[in-house]
Amino acid sequence: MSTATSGGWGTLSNEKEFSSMVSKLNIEENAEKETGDDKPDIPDAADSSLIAKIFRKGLTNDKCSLEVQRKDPNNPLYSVKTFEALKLHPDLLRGVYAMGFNVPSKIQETTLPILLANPPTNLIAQSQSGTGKTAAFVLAMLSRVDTSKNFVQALCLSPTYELAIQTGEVAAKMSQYRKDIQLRFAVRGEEAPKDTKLTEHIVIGTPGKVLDWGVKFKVFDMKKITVFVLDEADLMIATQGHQDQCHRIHKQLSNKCQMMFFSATYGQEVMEFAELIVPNPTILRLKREQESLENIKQYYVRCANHEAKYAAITNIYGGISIGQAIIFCHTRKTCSWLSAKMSQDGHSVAILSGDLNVEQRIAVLDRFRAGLEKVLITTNVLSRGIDVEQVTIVVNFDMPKDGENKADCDTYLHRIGRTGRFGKSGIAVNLIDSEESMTICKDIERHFNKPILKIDTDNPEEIENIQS
Ligand SMILES: Nc1ncnc2c1ncn2[C@@H]1O[C@H](COP(=O)(O)OP(=O)(O)OP(=O)(O)O)[C@@H](O)[C@H]1O
Repeated sequence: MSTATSGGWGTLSNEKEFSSMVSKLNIEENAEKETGDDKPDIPDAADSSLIAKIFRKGLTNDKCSLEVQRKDPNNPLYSVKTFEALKLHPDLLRGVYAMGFNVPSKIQETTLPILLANPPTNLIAQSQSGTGKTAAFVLAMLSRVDTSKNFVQALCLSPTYELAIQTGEVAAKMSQYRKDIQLRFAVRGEEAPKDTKLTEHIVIGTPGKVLDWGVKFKVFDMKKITVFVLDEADLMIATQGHQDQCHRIHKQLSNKCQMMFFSATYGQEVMEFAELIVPNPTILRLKREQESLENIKQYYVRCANHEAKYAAITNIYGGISIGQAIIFCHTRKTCSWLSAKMSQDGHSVAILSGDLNVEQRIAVLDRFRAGLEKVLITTNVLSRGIDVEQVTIVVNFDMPKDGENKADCDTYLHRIGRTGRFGKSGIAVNLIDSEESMTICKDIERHFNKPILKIDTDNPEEIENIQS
């Protein structure tokens, strides 16, 4: 595929170049997002999604079960176990294999036959990040366009510039043997052509720009779109104004257009949005098996203050052998303080917090995954879905709490779930320096119905016992 942009960056397919492009963009954004070092670090959902996508090297390794919520009785569902069974264009199939995809992922097994079937079926699909949704709808868009016609036939809406580019990257790789398919990005920095219609087959863009191009300047004919994709719907509705823009775009589409709607989560608001966008849909949900704390031993240590918490960490390090560790703090200020202390003591430490832009965060994570640093000190900005196999211990320097200072069990599970992955056993240590933290710890214990045992880290024998 060739990509057309006025700035030329749309043709990039190399991840490094892409990352540096992303970083330039994020510098001003992060300046606006500055929250102050002693406030809780609040992750930005779109940034987190982007980082998880770039950092991830393959499909998410979670067990899931597929639920079909509604299906058109005239259009029986079937699933495929191979890409060959989809009767793809041979050069698209080559592209799929060149990306290292040998067999369809769980969500692709069922979504792809639906997306490629004739007559076209509308689809709402929900599954967690990393399960193969993007690859599925990109393959559907690429398969559906007719390159003998030089006008826009497939339109994909993404919530942010960076996510649009990321989807374009997937399309570029997948269609590397179909140079006849052309893509155009409708994102900030791109200018609509003057007095001519777009000749590219696929447009991927953000709602504001697509609205300008398709509705205001009419550089492509919305009525000729045959495939409409709304991606990352949950992030879309979280962005002020996007939902309304999506509706306005959607209103212009022909009623013959195939609608595809994707989301990583399945809240009521997302589903209400979906039902308005997608008439008569088949709904697929890939239900994730509850993350479990089964192979993780959990402990807590009573500490008088920050210094004592630091001493507890030092004692644990002195007593057991640790592969890699992740330490979670509430604020950037604590992260910096702790990192300075640990570095002084000779530990190789990395920090990941909200003051870093997307590229810097990816660089930190890459180094950590490569084992260049043994300790990662972070706040809640560590994206969900980021797994580093060698992590054997997770420390909650500060307990996860919500805005009302109550236990945030969800965040606890995600933090602790960073260890004990891939069937290995893991250790979680909670450092408790106040009655409030103790209450949070007890509430978490009750919530998961799994013991969090007390240890005294001044006692070497107790430390030896925590070795799994
Ligand atoms: N069939 C497959 N076989 C192997 N790898 C795959 C397959 N499909 C997708 N992948 C890879 O798995 C990762 C996740 O896929 P993809 O980005 O499509 O998931 P997603 O569900 O769209 O995630 P997100 O919600 O973050 O966008 C990517 O690295 C992708 O290249």
